[in-house]
Amino acid sequence: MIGKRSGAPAAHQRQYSDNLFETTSSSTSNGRWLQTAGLQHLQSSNPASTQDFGFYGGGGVEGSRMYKNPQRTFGGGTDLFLESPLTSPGNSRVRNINVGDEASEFSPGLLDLHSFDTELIPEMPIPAMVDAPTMYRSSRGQSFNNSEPYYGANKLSSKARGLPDNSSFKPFVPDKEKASNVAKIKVVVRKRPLNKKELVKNEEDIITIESQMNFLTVHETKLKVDLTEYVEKHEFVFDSVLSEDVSNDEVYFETVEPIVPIIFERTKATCFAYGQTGSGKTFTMKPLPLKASKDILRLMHHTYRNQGFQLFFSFFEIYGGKLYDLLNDRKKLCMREDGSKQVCIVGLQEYKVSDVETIKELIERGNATRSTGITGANEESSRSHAILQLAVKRSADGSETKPARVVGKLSFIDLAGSERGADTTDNDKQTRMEGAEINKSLLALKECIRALDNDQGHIPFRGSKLTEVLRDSFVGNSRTVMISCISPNAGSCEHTLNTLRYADRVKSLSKGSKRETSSSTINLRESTTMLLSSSLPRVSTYENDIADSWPEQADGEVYGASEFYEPEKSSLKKNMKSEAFYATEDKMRSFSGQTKLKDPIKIDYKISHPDDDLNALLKEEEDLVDAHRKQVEDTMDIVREEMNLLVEADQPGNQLDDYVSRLSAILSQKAEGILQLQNRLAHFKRRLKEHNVLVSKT
Ligand SMILES: Nc1ncnc2c1ncn2[C@@H]1O[C@H](COP(=O)(O)OP(=O)(O)OP(=O)(O)O)[C@@H](O)[C@H]1O
Repeated sequence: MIGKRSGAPAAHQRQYSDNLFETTSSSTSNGRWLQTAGLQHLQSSNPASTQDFGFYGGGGVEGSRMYKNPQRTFGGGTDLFLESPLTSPGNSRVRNINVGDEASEFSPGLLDLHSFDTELIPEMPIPAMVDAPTMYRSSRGQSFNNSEPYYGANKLSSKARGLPDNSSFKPFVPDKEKASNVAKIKVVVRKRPLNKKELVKNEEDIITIESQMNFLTVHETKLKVDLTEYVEKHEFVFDSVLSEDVSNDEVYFETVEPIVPIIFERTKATCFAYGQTGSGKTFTMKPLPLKASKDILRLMHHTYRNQGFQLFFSFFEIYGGKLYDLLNDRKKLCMREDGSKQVCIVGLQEYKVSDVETIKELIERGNATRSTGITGANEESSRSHAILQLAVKRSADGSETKPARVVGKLSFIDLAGSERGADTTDNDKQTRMEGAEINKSLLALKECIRALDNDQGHIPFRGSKLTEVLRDSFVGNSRTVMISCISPNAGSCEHTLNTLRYADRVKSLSKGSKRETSSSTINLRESTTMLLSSSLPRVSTYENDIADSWPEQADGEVYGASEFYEPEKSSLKKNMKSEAFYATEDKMRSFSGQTKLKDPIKIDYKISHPDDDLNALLKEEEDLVDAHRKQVEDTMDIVREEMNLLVEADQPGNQLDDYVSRLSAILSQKAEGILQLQNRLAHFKRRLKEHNVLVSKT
């Protein structure tokens, strides 16, 4: 079911890595390149300009420079660091856009197996910056309020300031102190409006949002045993909750804009969208890179002008665990790790860009080449993870004579849909395998984010290609923005809850959120139940607390991985052929042993605390959450390994379904252990509530 989005341009076959020393006329070669890339207008607008559209290694008027880098070698030898020519008089004004007066450049290059491309430039003094407020005052014709905080502005700020929604102008006040205030992980939820199909079907919107409070409620309709309907409310608090009437501009202001300035300060940042198919990930992600590029270029051309910053663009996808260059005819790419564990994507075309139009065209070209398929929920569903990277580079001293190194990088990831494979209308083998791969990488991503935010020594990057590729965006000085996209209709309730739980896990286990917790009760998510008929709140008992609060979370967390499978097919066959299966059987056995709970958790619902000390309670709760997390992480490790084996062992006659149902059975056992922990946790929640009531009374 894989196809290409319509309008994929003809591939250009030029291999820029070939013959790096050739000295052909760049005007000819680049003209040809521009034509094949569908960008001939750039060439024709000013013949002189094409001279400098040199690629790495191509000759130009000034000539591409070939740098010998004595400090850094790869593979034991001395590397030749090839650099595209920097701005030259010849290529100015190719395109007259509002980002600045700099020359327009468009130089495809090669991100080679060279750590300069992945390792951040060492810290260096940056000359005094141009005063941003002064600059913007004149260019926008608007007054600039110096005291107005740029960072942490809430989503209403742009309106409050009287800026139009689509305003691309926002004040930049790069400031190290403020930059460090940008949360390491920010979780934003965006709800899309009901679509036509859902409206025709008269589907109910089950999500209510209190934007000011960043508070969201899912109203889930359930049936009691006596078939009476009731509504269960699931409440969530996130860093930001965006309702269906929020524009893409506001999404940008809330998510990416705050992290743009800090990529000039040796930071790698990642923004990704997560959610069920059709929930609006692509819709949300698509405009962000262009908006970010505008802001980056504005900073380069004004705030940091004449400081030698350059912007590089690359766009690739991960499909079925393999990497493909979206700007080079889906050329298969190879990922390598160098001696210092820097991940390099060999062969990836990286384009030096300096104007918005060029970036726009590159984005369109990449999007047109992306793998898509059809799922039940979306006719043009992304079946790959698309990764668009904007790298800001600069030479150590800001001069043009030295090789540029990465100062910071902004990665945008449009993840494939997180829906279950079982939901796809074409549940054929390919779709299932795509789903397995997608699930595997999404789990791995979550694990990495959590490990990262908890400052765990070991970050499990090797869990998937996605996390391996993103490794350098996660280590060191990094920032991550997760946008969870949710569908509002009742039919998507289960997926919506899963997405919100994924987001909640990413956020709630972070130190940041613990620090931020101002009210211990508000961040404790609760499910409350309401009878539809009477609209009266159901009397909440302790038993209800246990039953209502957590089991669904277990589903989301524990069965998340197995959801993709079809557990109903349970007949086990013993004649599994592949070695992978034998190996797995052993592992399963040992794993099953583990889940028999060698140290079963004793549940003592009558635990008494001599003093109702809040700290003691919190500590206990924290320990339980840790234990819970450990259990889940163990499970995820197993699932990941099993999925690897599953993919490897995918040969005809391997009885995949049987294997899958065995895996599901193991996961169910694991879930039991987790349920016990959850019950204890529910108990502590109740105690905490009582404590809070007591405190509020006194
Ligand atoms: N906030 C929104 N406002 C208006 N329309 C939206 C919004 N979000 C999504 N849509 C529309 O819903 C449809 C599905 O959105 P989109 O393709 O972005 O989903 P997706 O999550 O990327 O799906 P997949 O994972 O299958 O690629 C599109 O037609 C899109 O235009």
